[in-house]
Amino acid sequence: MNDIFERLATVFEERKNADPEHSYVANLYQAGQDKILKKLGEEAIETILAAKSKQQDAIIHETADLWFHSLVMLADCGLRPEQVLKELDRRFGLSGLEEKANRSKDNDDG
Ligand SMILES: N=c1c2ncn([C@@H]3O[C@H](COP(=O)(O)OP(=O)(O)OP(=O)(O)O)[C@@H](O)[C@H]3O)c2ncn1[C@@H]1O[C@H](COP(=O)(O)O)[C@@H](O)[C@H]1O
Repeated sequence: MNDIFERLATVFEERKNADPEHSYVANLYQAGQDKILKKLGEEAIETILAAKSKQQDAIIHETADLWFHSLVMLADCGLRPEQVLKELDRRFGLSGLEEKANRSKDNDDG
């Protein structure tokens, strides 16, 4: 199950040469980055509304839509999901509060 991002990313690469009439992803590519980003924003809002509704099924559904459109955005930008997963892996164990404190210190130094 965990390789679903990779499998989707591979399909999304193939869709760069697909017919937009037969593929939603190819259709998004053809519509352009602004359309992809608009969908991403809409899905983010729908995910927030689902979370506020506290309906578990809706939260799962909307988060899947959000992740799906995030992956399309990455593919459109020429990035692979493993690059984002690698960054999360790098951050693993580093407290967000600690990272923020270091950031403020770096800014003060600079
Ligand atoms: N996981 C998904 C997936 N999740 C959501 N969606 C589509 O994303 C769209 C979500 O948009 P909305 O809910 O806003 O629905 P809408 O009102 O129809 O959208 P708009 O008219 O506003 O564009 C719907 O059309 C969904 O069908 C997805 N479409 C495709 N995939 C995966 O991507 C693969 C490639 O898809 P195609 O390129 O279409 O073959 C598929 O095999 C799937 O694995």
